[in-house]
Amino acid sequence: MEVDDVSHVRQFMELFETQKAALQAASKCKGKRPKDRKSRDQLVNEFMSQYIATKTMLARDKHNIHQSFIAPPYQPSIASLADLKKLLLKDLQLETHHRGFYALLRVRTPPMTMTAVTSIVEDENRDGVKLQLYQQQDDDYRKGEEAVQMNNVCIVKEPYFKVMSDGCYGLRVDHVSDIIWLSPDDDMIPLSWRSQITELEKDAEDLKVTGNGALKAGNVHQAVEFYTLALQYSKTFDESRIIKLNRSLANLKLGRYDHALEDAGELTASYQKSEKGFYRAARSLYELGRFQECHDVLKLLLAEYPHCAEARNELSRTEHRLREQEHGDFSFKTMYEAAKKNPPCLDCATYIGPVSIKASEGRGRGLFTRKDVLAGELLLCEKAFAYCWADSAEGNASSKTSLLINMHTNRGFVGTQADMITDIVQKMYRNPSLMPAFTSLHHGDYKPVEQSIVDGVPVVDTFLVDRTISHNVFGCPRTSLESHLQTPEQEKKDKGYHTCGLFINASYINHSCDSNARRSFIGDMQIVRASRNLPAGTEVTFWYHTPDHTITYEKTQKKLENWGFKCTCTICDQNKSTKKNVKAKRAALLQDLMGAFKNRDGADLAKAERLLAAIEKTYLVPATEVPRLALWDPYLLLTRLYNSMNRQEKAIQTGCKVLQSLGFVIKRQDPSSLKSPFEVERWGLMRDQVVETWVHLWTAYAQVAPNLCKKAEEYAKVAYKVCVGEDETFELKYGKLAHQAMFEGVDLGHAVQNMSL
Ligand SMILES: C[S@@+](CC[C@H](N)C(=O)[O-])C[C@H]1O[C@@H](n2cnc3c(N)ncnc32)[C@H](O)[C@@H]1O
Repeated sequence: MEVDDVSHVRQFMELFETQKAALQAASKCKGKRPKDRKSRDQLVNEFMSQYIATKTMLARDKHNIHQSFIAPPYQPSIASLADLKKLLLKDLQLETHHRGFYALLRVRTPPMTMTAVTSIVEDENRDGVKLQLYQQQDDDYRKGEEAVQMNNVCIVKEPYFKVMSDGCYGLRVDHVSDIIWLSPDDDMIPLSWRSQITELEKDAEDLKVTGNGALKAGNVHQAVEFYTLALQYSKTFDESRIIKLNRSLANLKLGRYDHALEDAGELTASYQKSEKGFYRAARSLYELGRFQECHDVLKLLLAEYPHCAEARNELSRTEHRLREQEHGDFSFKTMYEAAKKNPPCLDCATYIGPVSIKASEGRGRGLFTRKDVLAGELLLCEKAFAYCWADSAEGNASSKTSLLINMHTNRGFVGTQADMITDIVQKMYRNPSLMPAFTSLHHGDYKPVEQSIVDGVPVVDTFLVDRTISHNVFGCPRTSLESHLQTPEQEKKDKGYHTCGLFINASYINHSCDSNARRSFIGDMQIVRASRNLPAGTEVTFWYHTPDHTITYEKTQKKLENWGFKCTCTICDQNKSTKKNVKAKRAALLQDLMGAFKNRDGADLAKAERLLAAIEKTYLVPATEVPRLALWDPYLLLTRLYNSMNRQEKAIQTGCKVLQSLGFVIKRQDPSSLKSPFEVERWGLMRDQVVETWVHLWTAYAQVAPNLCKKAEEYAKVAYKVCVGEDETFELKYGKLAHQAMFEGVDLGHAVQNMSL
């Protein structure tokens, strides 16, 4: 939704065809055992020269947009290691997933990281092969390449042997759960590969101290390995307790909150008096978004240790989260402040308003109102499950923007989706408790495996993650206020957002061009508000792509093809059924209309109105049933002009026409008079310009019917809240301009178009 989809861009299609041809050529070798395999030493030598060249190239070429190819999907291994048989490299067959087997491999080179972490590995026969690992984490505490160190030993479950893009033969591992790194004392490691573990190393205290050193030095993952080893050799309850406490801290730092909680959580039962245990359990619960449990643990902690200042701070933070989660009580001002930093990730909870997930006929599941809701009401204010920031600052080396190409679905996106796949894979791998919420999301026709844990390890399917993202990802502006204030030129330039977010609850909202809700963003928070009054039981919809009257029915559907459905809303239905000659007539009238506005001696307003009346006649169905998308924009132009000419009555007339074209029904006490008190009986399509329209009405009424100002202002605020997410900043943005227009003669239309943050 509003991402930069380049699937139909020529360069992308060419790239795609080249890759497809390479895949087809490779598939011809399926099942063959290559006879021209290079020796291990030859592979190592070639790799090392490439390694040096690539390092130099990467240092020079930081700013290029990288390409990421999603290979044809295959399932992760769900076999227990005990049920797999060992396989030697010489037995590998090309383009084959060796189901029922595993390979035991030792690393022979340093790792090279591009989109995958690559190195040369050997088996016990001293045969070598290239190993490519995808979706490896790349964060502050452990680079993906850290595991791939010289002499480390791993098991690749059900290995996939293939011809790589450089023509070499190699093993490709897309699923993080398909690779198991063995600890140095693992019995599976052949004796000839095993470094001797000394008696000293078998001492729990020594291992713990070494773990502490690693933790202090920032080698957090290594610290976890030492603590885990220490626990194996620990003989006393108290010793294990300390080691677990330390491992809990290390896991917290690694973002492995489930594990951190498991170690620290035990402390709430068996080590009732452990301050650190309580604290680390609370921290883990906070990061997992389990704020009520976090609150309860902090209360227990403070009952035992009333002077713990850190716990008091945490408690106050958690109480804020609970107010957000339970009552939708958000401080938007604080959120804007936090959204100024990079990346704009906010410390906020998710609020689920009066909505719930239910079956939606013909559309899978959808989000429905649980009670009557008014336009502007908050339905969701949701923290992203995953959020990948694309720093658009010129030449920024940390920008994660790449071209993601899915060879199976024929789709290409520019943005941060490739990183989002890794982020989500890693998040679930580290925190299996978070898996069900994500794996329940819509993923088209992809058939995932049913097991989620094998040998105690979570099974994470990279291809399921990719398909789920492609159906549910949102392109995100830093804030919707920022994009609301864009000039029309900037708006035209922006094809789609490169920053993207995944929001579990908002993902259940189905599309309609004639939608009744709108989403907005403040950093990694998505705000969904009703844009119409919705009776209980109404399905909430928003548009995946903004409806556009200038494109054909076929093009509209093409824009939605990624989601695998055809939109059958009233706007699309009418677009489809309107006869070609009617469309041609409408287009010709619109062309004349543009001419009337661009008249050299100033706009010919009378002609413009005549033409607009003629265009209205080309619609056979009332705007209340099907919004008239070609009309609101020119009527808004007229409203701006009339207001700037101090022809307020005309501005009110045309302003109301803007709203009527969008499907609004405005009920007046005296239907024959535009100066009669009114109210919105039915809200129409909520385009951003609805806010400006109401502000025009507000300022125009100030001159001709001041008693109606308040109402127009109130509606402007509701529209603003729906479009931007909140109305705390309304006064600063529009309120000020409206006053300047009313009392200082400022041209409102001009001022609105030149507003900035
Ligand atoms: C973001 S998900 C929305 C939730 C989804 N319906 C579910 O069951 O989880 C997008 C998918 O919903 C379905 N969908 C959304 N809007 C639709 C519509 N107007 N008509 C039919 N299917 C729709 C499509 O299958 C689409 O790929």
